[in-house]
Amino acid sequence: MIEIEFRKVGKSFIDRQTSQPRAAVTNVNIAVRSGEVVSIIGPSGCGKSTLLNMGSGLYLPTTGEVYVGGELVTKPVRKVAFMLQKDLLMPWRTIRANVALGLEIDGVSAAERDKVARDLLAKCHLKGFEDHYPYQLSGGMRQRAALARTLAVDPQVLLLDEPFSALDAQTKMILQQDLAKMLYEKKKTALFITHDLIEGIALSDRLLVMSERPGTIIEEIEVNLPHRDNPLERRKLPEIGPLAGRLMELLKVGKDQEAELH
Ligand SMILES: Nc1ncnc2c1ncn2[C@@H]1O[C@H](COP(=O)(O)OP(=O)(O)OP(=O)(O)O)[C@@H](O)[C@H]1O
Repeated sequence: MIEIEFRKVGKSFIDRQTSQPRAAVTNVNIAVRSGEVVSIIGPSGCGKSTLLNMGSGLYLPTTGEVYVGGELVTKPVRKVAFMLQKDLLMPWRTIRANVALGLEIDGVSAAERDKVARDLLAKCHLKGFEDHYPYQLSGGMRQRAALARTLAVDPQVLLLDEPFSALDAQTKMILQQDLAKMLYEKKKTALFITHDLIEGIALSDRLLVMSERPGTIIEEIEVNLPHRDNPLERRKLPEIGPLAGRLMELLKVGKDQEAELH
């Protein structure tokens, strides 16, 4: 089953300088199967976040349609959860209360949401920190708590907008491992934005490469490697190098700098 679908999607915003509509993305076609993890990679400003915002129903397309779970998206979608680079934890709540927030809004009983929050925090390696406040945790621990909060409402679809980009390299690899395991075990569908080519390859079934603004998908690459549930192992495979090379070519990494040097 197709869980997330973009059909000929375009989105324009009013340009501040000209006061005219200007396309951010154009003619985007994406189909993500249930349980699949797909990464979107593209130059800065090509419209990656705009696509996720349309996937969640926060923005509506200017042209084309977006479907989640087979239903046309016309307003914010409940079965979708977002995770961003900023953890957006509420500083006045303990991390247990932060993780339980979505369930509280859904009217789940205090005992049940406490159980879910504690279980998820344990899975995210935060056992013993349940009653700490966000300011008492490191950046990596706060992102773990944000991951637990994202999973607490048991969304079918996760939209992940560079969730680990502010973390140091080693913390990032450990969080990628936790995320990959949970996505795989719970058969979640995810659309993941990253600037980190190896992260995209390590976590995904498929990669979508975008052009510069107005962004459109210029290439689709099946990763076709083992260990989607174990990115630490996948990172060691020899096939990673050529795949990263192909992405660098598509993104013209190094080309501008070369031109500047000559
Ligand atoms: N609400 C908005 N109003 C006006 N312009 C917007 C709005 N949201 C995004 N844009 C513009 O649309 C373009 C695409 O933005 P978007 O944030 O989706 O790109 P991105 O690929 O996620 O960028 P980055 O990789 O730098 O995070 C940018 O030029 C941005 O300025």
